[in-house]
Amino acid sequence: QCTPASTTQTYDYIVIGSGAGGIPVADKLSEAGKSVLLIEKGPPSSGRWNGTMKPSWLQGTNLTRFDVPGLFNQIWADPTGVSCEDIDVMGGCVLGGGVAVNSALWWKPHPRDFDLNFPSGWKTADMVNHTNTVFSRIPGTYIPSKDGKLYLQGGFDTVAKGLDASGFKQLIPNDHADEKNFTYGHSTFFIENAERQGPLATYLVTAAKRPSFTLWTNTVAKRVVRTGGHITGVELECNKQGSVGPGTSGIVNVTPGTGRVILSAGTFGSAKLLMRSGIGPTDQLNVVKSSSTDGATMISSDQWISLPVGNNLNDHVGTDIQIAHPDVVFYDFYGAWNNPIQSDKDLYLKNRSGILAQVAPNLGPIAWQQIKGPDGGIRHIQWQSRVEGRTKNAMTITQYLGTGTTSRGRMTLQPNLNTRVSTVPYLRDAADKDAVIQGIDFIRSALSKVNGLTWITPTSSQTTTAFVNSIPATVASRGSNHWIGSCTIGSDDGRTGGKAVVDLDTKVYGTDNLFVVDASIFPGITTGNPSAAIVIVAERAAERILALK
Ligand SMILES: Cc1cc2nc3c(=O)[nH]c(=O)nc-3n(C[C@H](O)[C@H](O)[C@H](O)COP(=O)(O)OP(=O)(O)OC[C@H]3O[C@@H](n4cnc5c(N)ncnc54)[C@H](O)[C@@H]3O)c2cc1C
Repeated sequence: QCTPASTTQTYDYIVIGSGAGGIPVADKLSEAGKSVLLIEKGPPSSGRWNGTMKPSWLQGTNLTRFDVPGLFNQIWADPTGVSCEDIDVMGGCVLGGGVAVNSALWWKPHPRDFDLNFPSGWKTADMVNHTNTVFSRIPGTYIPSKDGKLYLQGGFDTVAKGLDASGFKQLIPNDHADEKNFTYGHSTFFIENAERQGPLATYLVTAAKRPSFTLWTNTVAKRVVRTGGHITGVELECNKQGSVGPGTSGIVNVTPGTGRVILSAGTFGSAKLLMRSGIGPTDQLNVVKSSSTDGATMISSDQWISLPVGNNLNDHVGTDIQIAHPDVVFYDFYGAWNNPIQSDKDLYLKNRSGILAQVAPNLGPIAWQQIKGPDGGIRHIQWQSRVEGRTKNAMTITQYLGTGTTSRGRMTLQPNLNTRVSTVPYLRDAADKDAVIQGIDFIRSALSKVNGLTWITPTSSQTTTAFVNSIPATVASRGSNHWIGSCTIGSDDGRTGGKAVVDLDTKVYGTDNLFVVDASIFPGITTGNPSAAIVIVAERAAERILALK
C-alpha cells in the first residue's frame, strides 16, 4: 500500500526524476532557498542512500552493486529491479537514474557539443562557469584504483600501438576537451575512493542536508495537474513494482501561485509525462485518451497543447568492430558477481584497489576523430574499446557517431502507455552512413599496423561498406543508451511549426510553470557519453529558472 500524499503540504518546486538532470537541478533550486520535493520512481541504489542490491560478498559492507565499478556489467546479466520496465531501451529506474547504473565515463564537453545545436544563451561561452562548477564538484579520475595503478592494460596498449602509428596523439582527455580529433587516452570516470560517485555523492548529499529538501523514492509521477497552462501539482500512481516497496500516492501540490514543476524523468520518461498531461502531438494524445489507465480521467481535449514531443530523438550510432591479439587479457567481471577472485576481492575491500576498482569490462583506449561527410558536414567519432568479445583475447571497439549527425528518430506511446522507439534514429541520412564507413576504413588501416592483431569483424575479406550494411539499424544492434532530444530546447516554438518543446528557459511552450531539465532537451547528440554535459545543462537551467520572475 502506498502512503497518501499530504493534501496541505506544498513545495516551491517539484522535480520528477533523480537522474543526471534531476539531482543537480533539485540541489541548485534548494540551495537558492526554495522548498524542493524530488520524486523518484525507483528504489535507493548506492549504499550511501540505503540501497540494498548486492552480491553476497558485499554483505556486511555499505557497498551495493551500484558502488563497485567492476560490477557495472551486471546490468546486462540481470537488470531486474534496476532497468525501467516501461521503455523499450535500457535505462536506470533507480535513485540516480542513468548515473547510478552507467559505466561512469565522464567527459568535459567539446565546444561543438553546445555550439553546434544548442540555441543562443546555451553556447559553450555561456556554459563556462557551469562547466567549471561541475568539474570542481566531480573532477573524475582516469586511475580509479587507489594504489595509483592501472590493471590489465594489454588491451589498451595493443590498440594504442595502432593509433600511435597512425598519427593519433595520447593525452589526458579532460585536460584537452577541445582536442577531439586524432587524439586518444584513458577514460575519465566519476569514481572516487574506487567507488561510483557523481551526482549521487555530491549534489544529492548537499541537497539532503537542507531541511527544505525532500526526497521520495519508489514514487511514480503519473501526470501534472493543470488548468490551461498553469500547473498546480503532480498526480502520483502507486508503484506496482512489488520488489521495490510502496511509495507515495495521491496528488502533491506546488506552492499556490508561484510553485513550479520540473520534469527530469529522462528522454522517454519526460516525454511520456508530457503526453499523459495532454501535451504533445495529437496522435499521441489520442493514444493516452484511448488507454484504459488514463483515458477516462485525462485532461479534456480543449486544453491539449500541441507540441512535437517525442520528435528529434537521437542517440550515438554504435557500430562494433572486433579484433584479437595475444596481449589482450580478458577478466571475468561477470564471474566477479558471484565468485570474485579472492585476492582481487581482498584488494578491493581492504585497499579500494585492483581490477574491481576499474569499470567493467576494462574500458580503453578511447579515441576521437572528425570526419568530413559528402554533405560538407563535420561529424565526430568516438572509439570506445573494451576487453570483451568472441574469444578470450578479443576486444570490441565501438564506434560512436556523435556530434554532427543529421538523422533523427521519434518515440511514441504504445496502447499500454509504455514508450517505444518507433522511428529509429540511426543512419537515416546517407551522409551519416558515409561517416561511419570512412571511420571504420580508417581504423582498419590503423590497426593493421599492429603486429599479431587479427580481425574478427569485419573479416579481412569483407569490405567496410558490406560490413556496415550487414548490421541492422536497430536499437539492439546500434543502440548506445545515450538517448536525447524528445523535448528539444529552442526559440522555434513547436506550437507554431517549430521543433522546440521548451523555450530558452527550459519552460514548456504554452505553460506558465512547467519545465523540462534532462537529456530530452538536447537538440543534438554530444561528442562523447553525455552525462557530464547533462549535469552542466542542469546547472545552467537552474540559473535561468531561478532568474525568472
Ligand atoms: C547502461 C548505460 C550505460 C551508460 N554509460 C554512460 C557512461 O558511461 N557515461 C555517460 O556519460 N553516460 C552513460 N549513459 C547515459 C547516461 O547515463 C544518460 O544519458 C543520463 O543518465 C540521462 O540523464 P537524464 O537525467 O536525462 O535521465 P536519467 O538519468 O535516466 O534519469 C531519469 C530518472 O527519472 C526517473 N523517472 C522516470 N519516470 C518517472 C516517473 N514517472 N516518476 C518518477 N520518476 C521517474 C527514472 O527512474 C530515472 O531515475 C549510459 C546509460 C546506460 C543506460
